[in-house]
Amino acid sequence: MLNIKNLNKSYGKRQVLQDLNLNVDSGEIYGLLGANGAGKTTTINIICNLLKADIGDIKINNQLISESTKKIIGIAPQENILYKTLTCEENLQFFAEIYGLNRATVQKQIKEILAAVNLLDRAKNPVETLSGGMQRRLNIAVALVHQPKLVILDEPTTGLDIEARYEIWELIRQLKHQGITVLLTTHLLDEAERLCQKIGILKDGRILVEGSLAELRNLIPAQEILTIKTTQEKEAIACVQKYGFTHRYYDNELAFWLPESWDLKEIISQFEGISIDAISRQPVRLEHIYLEVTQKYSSPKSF
Ligand SMILES: Nc1ncnc2c1ncn2[C@@H]1O[C@H](COP(=O)(O)OP(=O)(O)OP(=O)(O)O)[C@@H](O)[C@H]1O
Repeated sequence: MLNIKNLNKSYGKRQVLQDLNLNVDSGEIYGLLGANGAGKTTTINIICNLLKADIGDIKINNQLISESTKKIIGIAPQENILYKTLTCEENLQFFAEIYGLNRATVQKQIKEILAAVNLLDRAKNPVETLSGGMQRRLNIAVALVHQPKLVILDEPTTGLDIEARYEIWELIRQLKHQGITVLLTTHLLDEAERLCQKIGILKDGRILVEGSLAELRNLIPAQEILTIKTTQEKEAIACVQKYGFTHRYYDNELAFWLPESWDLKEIISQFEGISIDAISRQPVRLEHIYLEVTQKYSSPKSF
């Protein structure tokens, strides 16, 4: 559906995209992850033909991007693009007209879109009277008004509470259900984990890895992550050295990659003589993969 090849972009002397390759298949939700300044918005602006790349090819449905591919794409930018004094319905009418859609014919469609984003009962309310979560949903509705095949959502849930986030996640799942392809940028790793069939991790303008969650999990050869709290970290590391467990610090806590599922008793027995305050195990999460790929985990301490 969307194929990006060797995309390069500089602002003056600063190169912000470097040979970026990215492939989104039709009907999937693709999560583009990256820290602030990684190049997500720049990539989106180039896909939407709002910004020119220096080098590189972008194809949507095998068509090079141009003014005409804009019709296939709907974008919900990071900052809401809504007119606060206009009602929900008026906002959608306004954007429909920008896309050259006829006001009379679009009326029924606007109702359907408002129903899809759960704002039908707010159709006549000015945007300024809606909650932050409702405004975000309307911002997504704007992206849907011309019935695009690819919807780009730039950090759709940033700053929202968990309930508002759940509503947007459900809406994104509905889009997929309708056969719409979604490209989503997010800082929230659990959001990507829950929603996305494919994930690309962007750092300094390059895609470091791309694949399904299962494929990315293979990057960490562990069944589980074992976290322990102890004042005897050095000794704890030495205890399991014979098994070759890799150790890491996640959020300042000592953790080990367990290559296979171990019985808890068996694990505890390995740390005999060590005073352990707490021990927990969890599956390998996107968080661990992200930190590994971007090399952002705290370095193993040297004692
Ligand atoms: N118009 C511009 N002129 C100069 N530099 C820019 C411009 N727009 C973006 N940049 C720089 O390009 C880099 C990538 O920015 P971009 O906004 O694409 O990142 P991002 O991944 O979307 O970040 P965020 O998550 O903070 O939105 C940053 O270093 C940014 O400062």
